[in-house]
Amino acid sequence: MSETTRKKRAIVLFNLGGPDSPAAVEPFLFNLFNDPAIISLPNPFRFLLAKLISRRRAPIAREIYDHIGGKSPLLELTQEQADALQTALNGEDDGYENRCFIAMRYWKPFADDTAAAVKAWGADEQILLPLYPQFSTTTSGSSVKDWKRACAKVGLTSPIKTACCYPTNPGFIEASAEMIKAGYERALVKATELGIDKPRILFSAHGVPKAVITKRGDPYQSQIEKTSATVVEKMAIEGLDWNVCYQSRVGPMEWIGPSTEDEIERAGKENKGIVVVPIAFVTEHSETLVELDIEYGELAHEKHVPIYERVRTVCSHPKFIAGLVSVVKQTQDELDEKGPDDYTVETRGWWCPDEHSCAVAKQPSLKPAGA
Ligand SMILES: C=CC1=C(C)c2cc3[nH]c(cc4nc(cc5[nH]c(cc1n2)c(C)c5CCC(=O)O)C(CCC(=O)O)=C4C)c(C)c3C=C
Ligand SMILES: [Fe+2]
Ligand SMILES: [Fe+2]
Repeated sequence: MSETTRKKRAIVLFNLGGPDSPAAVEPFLFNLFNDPAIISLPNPFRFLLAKLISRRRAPIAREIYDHIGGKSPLLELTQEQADALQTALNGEDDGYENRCFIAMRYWKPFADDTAAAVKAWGADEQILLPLYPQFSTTTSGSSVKDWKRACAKVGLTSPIKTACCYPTNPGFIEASAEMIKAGYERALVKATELGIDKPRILFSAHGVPKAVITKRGDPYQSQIEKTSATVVEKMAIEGLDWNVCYQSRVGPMEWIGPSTEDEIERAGKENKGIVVVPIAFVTEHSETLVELDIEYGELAHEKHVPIYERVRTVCSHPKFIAGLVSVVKQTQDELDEKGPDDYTVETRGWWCPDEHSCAVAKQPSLKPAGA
């Protein structure tokens, strides 16, 4: 098909964003804590609390980012994913000219600027693709809501269809299983040398406050469990020892568990090697490169964990990119069959908005936390 007859399809990739300099740390944190999806207080209370928490946390966060050159690598790595996805989609010859755009939630490029760029390009359709395989109101839900606000602000009116979540997408699962298997085998060699038990796989996901699951009804935790169980099934290793745990707790509220710290301590007591897998992230950033590699690595050493192996995130693994292509196609089919998104957070609530994956989301918890 010629360039002129192909429809222009914008694929908008969402991620959280990260500071691009030490000076950006405090305003980035303010944007995060001022989001009603993170702190659900009315204003002016949320604004004031966000000012207070971001000022207090900024020195700690700056120290975290100091370990990785004072900034987050999230945007560069997301750009690589966007480029790989755009190339793969434009190789499909399905009547679309695709362009991938990035909108970060709490730092640049913000939704307002990206929505203006999508409008200037003249997109006929928009597919929203959160770079979070599992749906949480605190991540994908917040980004989608903010995107629709930005579209209204800049007058971007082309039809939108949202890919809410893809916790068991075959490409994502295959890329993860391949990388985890390689990490597990490295740890197994060390375990054999040390004459100890086989290692345990710890699927470590970013935590959320318990109320986000129990009161708001986020499918996030059950989708994390579903992803982990599907990866384990794909790895097909008999008698594999694995568990799901949650990292990155901040603030005084009760968060979902077990915590990754507690699981590291338990492994130390049992003289078990561990293979740590960041299963809710598809890109490297401070929570993998600093929290997992440095902070939890040191904790593992302190707690006498005999082996600590960290598996990298899928980033631009060709199988993951192929998985994202299939998510775009599935979302396009839904757009063609059912029409564009016809809901807002106000009309549909916070719940994961599409029926397809909610069938997964509504399954009961497969492995109770801490079991
Ligand atoms: C699945 C992904 C994520 C969920 C769920 C999530 C929830 C969540 N996060 C905070 C607080 C912070 N998150 C921070 C950084 C950060 N978080 C994620 C992902 C999820 N967050 C990413 C990708 C990043 C960016 C890391 C980077 O390198 O830029 C931070 C800042 C860092 C720090 O100070 O520790 C905070 C704070 C809450 C409160 C929350 C759920 C309510
Ligand atoms: Fe976070
Ligand atoms: Fe869903």
